[in-house]
Amino acid sequence: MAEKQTIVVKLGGSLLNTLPASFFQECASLQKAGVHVVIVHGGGLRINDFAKQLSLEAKFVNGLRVTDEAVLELVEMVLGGSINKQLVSRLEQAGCSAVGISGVDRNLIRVRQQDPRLGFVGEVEQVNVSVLHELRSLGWIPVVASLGVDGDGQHYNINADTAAGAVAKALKADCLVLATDVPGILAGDGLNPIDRITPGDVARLIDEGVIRDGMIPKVKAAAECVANGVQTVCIADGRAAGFLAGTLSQHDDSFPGTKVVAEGCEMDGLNGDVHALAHRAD
Ligand SMILES: Nc1ncnc2c1ncn2[C@@H]1O[C@H](COP(=O)(O)OP(=O)(O)O)[C@@H](O)[C@H]1O
Ligand SMILES: CC(=O)N[C@@H](CCC(=O)OP(=O)(O)O)C(=O)O
Repeated sequence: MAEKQTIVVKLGGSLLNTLPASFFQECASLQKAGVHVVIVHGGGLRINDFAKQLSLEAKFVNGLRVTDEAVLELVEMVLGGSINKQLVSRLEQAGCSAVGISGVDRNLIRVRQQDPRLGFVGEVEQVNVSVLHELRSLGWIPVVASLGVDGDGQHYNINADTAAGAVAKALKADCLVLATDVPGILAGDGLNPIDRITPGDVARLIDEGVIRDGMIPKVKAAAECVANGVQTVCIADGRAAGFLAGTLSQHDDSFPGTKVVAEGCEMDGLNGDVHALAHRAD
């Protein structure tokens, strides 16, 4: 059963300097256990840093970067370049076979323009999962930069949470982990992480202004995946040592973050297959 299991892990740009070495070792253990591991990454903070140096404006609408031609070139350089290759190197050092690609490579992520006012921001139309299956058959973990391409070969910037959600949904993944720099979705007090949340709660918390900014694309991707058969979706504290095993564990108290579950599952135990997956990774 574990051979068929699939986990998609999204790494936020907020984490790139703080990801613990244990994360890469956990990926190696999962890969060794026959789990299909796919990594999707962002890099918003680093794009902002370079934009500042180049005097390019960093402008966002509803959390999405307004992306003109110059900004797109920068986004492609940063996401597809140094960030992607650093992650590949760290995985290789931990004993994984990893290959860095972007959603442009082999037309992995086909998009259309989301809204002309946002410029080159892509809305995902299709994920070519055969590319990911081929890489898996070679024993390689794909590390995917959140870019996409349309039918005319035009490249687009995609929010990395949205890209990861689309990949998880298309792969019918068992688990999507959105790793970031906070201990999950924080309640109204801004201090305490919520253990479990349903898509209905998500809509309410966005309306109430509790979930804001970069957390919005995460919870939207999470809700979309939960509604489309991804069994476990977690917003996890990627700074915590061993967070991946904690995410996969059946015991909520060992998990640093928030699990997004279908309506009516707020109190249920976690899915047994996911527990088995965690067990195989030990
Ligand atoms: N309710 C909330 N709980 C936790 N974080 C939130 C919440 N609302 C907004 N945020 C913000 O979302 C950020 C995570 O999104 P983002 O900065 O895009 O991270 P990443 O680079 O990991 O994708 C947090 O650092 C926090 O500032
Ligand atoms: C369209 C859009 O906003 N794209 C994002 C892509 C990177 C990203 O999402 O990075 P994080 O995961 O670190 O937030 C951007 O340009 O910042």
